[in-house]
Amino acid sequence: MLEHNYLNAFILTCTVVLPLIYWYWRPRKYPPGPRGIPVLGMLPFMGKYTERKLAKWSKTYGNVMSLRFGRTDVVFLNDYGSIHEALVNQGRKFAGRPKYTLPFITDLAKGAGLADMDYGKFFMSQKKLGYKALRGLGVGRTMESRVYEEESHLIDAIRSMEGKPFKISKIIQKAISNNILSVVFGQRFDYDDKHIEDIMNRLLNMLEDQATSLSSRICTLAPFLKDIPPIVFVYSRFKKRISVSLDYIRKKIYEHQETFQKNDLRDFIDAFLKQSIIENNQDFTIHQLIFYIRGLLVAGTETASTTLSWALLCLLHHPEKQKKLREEIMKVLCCKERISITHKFMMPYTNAFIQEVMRYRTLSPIGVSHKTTEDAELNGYFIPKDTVVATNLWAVHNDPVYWDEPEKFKPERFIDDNGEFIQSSHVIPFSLGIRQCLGKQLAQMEIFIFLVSMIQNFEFLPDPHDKELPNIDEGVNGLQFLPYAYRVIAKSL
Ligand code: HEM
Repeated sequence: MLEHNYLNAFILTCTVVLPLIYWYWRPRKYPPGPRGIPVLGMLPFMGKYTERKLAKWSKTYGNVMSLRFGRTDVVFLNDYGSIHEALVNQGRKFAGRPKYTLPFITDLAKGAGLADMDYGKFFMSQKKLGYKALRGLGVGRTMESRVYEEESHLIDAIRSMEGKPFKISKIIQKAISNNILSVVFGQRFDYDDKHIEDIMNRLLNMLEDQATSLSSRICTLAPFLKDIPPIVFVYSRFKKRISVSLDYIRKKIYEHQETFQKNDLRDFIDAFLKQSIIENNQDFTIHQLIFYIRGLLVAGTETASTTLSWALLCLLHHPEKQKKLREEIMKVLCCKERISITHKFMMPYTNAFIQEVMRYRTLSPIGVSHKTTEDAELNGYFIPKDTVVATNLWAVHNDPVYWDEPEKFKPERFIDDNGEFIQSSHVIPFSLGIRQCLGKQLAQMEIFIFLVSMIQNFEFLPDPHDKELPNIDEGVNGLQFLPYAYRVIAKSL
């Protein structure tokens, strides 16, 4: 009888007590947080707007908190202070990338590319290469010249729609993608080129298709779900779609190899090929180049074009701000002068408007996950090596400590008493530190040039056939926060 009791106690300990201890155990001084339910952890409780839930929970657990998903603990940073301390002051310790940053892509890329690559010497040299190519250093043309050329095509395409309601986000997307296509392949494409449209759609599908985007986001937190229905079906559909685009990139690389001249670099591909000769490093593979390009095309297209779509939706919701923006632009450009980046310093309201759009509609609400490269201490908590760390950029942009009525769209908050623009260090849509956005300068330039030129040339009105504008507080929230589709009428000025 006694033996029987011991056996029962042993079985109970093995099947219930030990798993529960394992489930609830954390290292000493580990950031606090709710544990959720066994196996899934907090996954079922995240909701559509994860960032808003996190900001709410941080009031109970603190700005540095942890949540468990499956077998993975994720540390979330929910305020500017902790994000700055981690990504800037202790930059190297927080500069890693977890294996499953964007799980569907990670499986195919196997650590290649840039955004997915873990921190190290090769990552640093690849990022430097990207910065140089984007600035136009040694690759034929400067970035500015490519953006100016595209601006006139964008205006012509919008003018051709005159009078008819249309989805402006599609045209903006083509203009923005041409900037990065031009850097990478050395050429722009006509807006009605169906082949490149298909190639880009297949790449962007991950962000735009709600099922793919949501499934991938879930797998970032719980990678094991990738092999389980229904996510496994979404994943195989994704793989099929993207392979066509990856083959196209491969073909472009082969064409470049055939015509490559090391003293006449035309674009990013040439810059990569030359660097591979200089460094003579076996990490410079075609596979690395394909996934680097894939990342540039995706990150370089959807981000800036979505920001411009939010900007126009804000203007439709606030016609008085559209008027004010145009008044400033017309004053500086005297109606006919062509916009250039040097005008930026003469347009305080335009700068304030753009900064407020980026704060108000945070494009990447919980950023891209990082990983600690060694044991770290943050705000008195211990964070072991290889911990996944996510930054709640939305919480920074909505923190009442910095913002009066953060839920309201008020560009005026960035204008001082002398009418000058206030550049805020607390608006951080591009993140901070070693892993901050590679395309920050390019994005800021194209958003400024395209927005000013559109407002100079057109008055934007809502489509009169639509009952109402999409609710600006809501949107598609996956890997990025996108506005719901809307149409405009562009009246030539
Ligand atoms: C409004 C426009 C944009 C926003 C808000 C934005 C935002 C971000 C954010 C939040 C990250 C993650 C940073 C981190 O890990 O902490 C990132 C990374 C990155 N972005 Fe952007 N981005 C924009 C435009 C662009 C453009 C135009 C490019 C094209 C070149 C680009 C290329 C990249 C790349 C390659 C990375 C990975 C950097 C790394 O892992 O070190 N982005 N971006």
